[in-house]
Amino acid sequence: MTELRGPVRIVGTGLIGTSIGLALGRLGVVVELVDADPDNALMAERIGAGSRLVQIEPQLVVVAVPPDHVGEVIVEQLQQTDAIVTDAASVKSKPLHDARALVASPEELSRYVGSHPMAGSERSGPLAGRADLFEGATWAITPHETSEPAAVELVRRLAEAAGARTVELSVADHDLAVARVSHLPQLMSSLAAGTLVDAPAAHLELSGQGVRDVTRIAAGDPGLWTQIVSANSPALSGLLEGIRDELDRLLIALGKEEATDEVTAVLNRGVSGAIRVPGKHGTPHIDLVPVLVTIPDRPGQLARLFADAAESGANVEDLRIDHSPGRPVGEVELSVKPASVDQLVEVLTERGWSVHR
Ligand SMILES: NC(=O)C1=CN([C@@H]2O[C@H](COP(=O)(O)OP(=O)(O)OC[C@H]3O[C@@H](n4cnc5c(N)ncnc54)[C@H](O)[C@@H]3O)[C@@H](O)[C@H]2O)C=CC1
Ligand SMILES: O=C(O)C(=O)Cc1ccc(O)cc1
Repeated sequence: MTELRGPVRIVGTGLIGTSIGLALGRLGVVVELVDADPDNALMAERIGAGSRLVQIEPQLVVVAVPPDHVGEVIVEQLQQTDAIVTDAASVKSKPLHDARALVASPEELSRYVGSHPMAGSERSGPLAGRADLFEGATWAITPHETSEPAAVELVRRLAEAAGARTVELSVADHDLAVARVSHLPQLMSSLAAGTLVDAPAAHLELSGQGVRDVTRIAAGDPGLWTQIVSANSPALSGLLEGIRDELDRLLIALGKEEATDEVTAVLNRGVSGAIRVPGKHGTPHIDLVPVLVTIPDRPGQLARLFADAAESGANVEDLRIDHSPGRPVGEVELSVKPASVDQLVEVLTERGWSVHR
């Protein structure tokens, strides 16, 4: 059995590297921090993700640098250490391709296995790091032809130590899958957010949760995303062509006097796709019911609301907080399973909360 003993060397102490360091630190695993930018390594050390100087040879190296540099860092680490090496890049073909070009024989990559934690954020750098970033997330492991089983096993241990659930798939399959579930959504979010650049302030003032949901990931680092999108361009081009065809059909329909059927068809397809997205823990999507509660914008109100919600026996599956512009109140949306709604609304109303369904 391959145990994760450490030390674990993390090369690239930005959002992902720092988050892995923080997660491993909680378990007492020794973490070494390396970054081309000394300020980032120092910052990651200061927030407790590991140490810049570890005298013991690493058992595992995690390469968490931007995709264009991953291949060269993997080979460097394989050559400098006897450790198992993995990476966290959002694409898997390019790092493997780049690494292969730098070694004399494929066997030199046997201690390497690619991986990809399917969690992150639109923020980057060590200060965005969080110990719980990967809790409940999926972590893809992508062995290649010469990856040794012990390497696959150790990377599985790493993902599990960070609280993630692992899925093993081929490099090519991984890139097709993330084109659909990550890279296309990123581009759609950027396109939607881009239309707001010239929007009048008076229009933006009407923004609600919908536009915030759709544009959140558009704030991601354009430098990183340019590398991701270019590295996965074949898979993405096919999906984008499909969207272009749908847009053309929609535009033609909107040009007609009565376009309702075509519009409804697009919206219905969206509903069917959205319900196929699994919940965070890999569980099937369940329909949750939002219950809206208006709360005074004062300390302690949220704690009181949660205590009352717990008393009703409802499990809050999701939570969203919105502030009403110009009013000293907040809107809290508690999402619960359909079976819990009536009881939750009754108990909260009884206790004086202003509740809307
Ligand atoms: N941002 C996200 O939400 C996710 C990103 N990833 C992947 O994780 C990797 C890291 O991404 P982030 O942490 O978001 O980026 P980041 O920009 O927060 O951090 C990258 C770090 O790598 C360092 N670096 C760059 N080149 C280096 C080199 N040659 N040697 C050593 N250090 C170097 C930078 O100084 C920086 O500290 C990328 O490959 C990305 O595709 C994976 C899952 C989620
Ligand atoms: O912010 C989010 O919700 C993300 O989905 C972040 C993310 C970005 C890049 C990845 O390769 C994986 C996850």
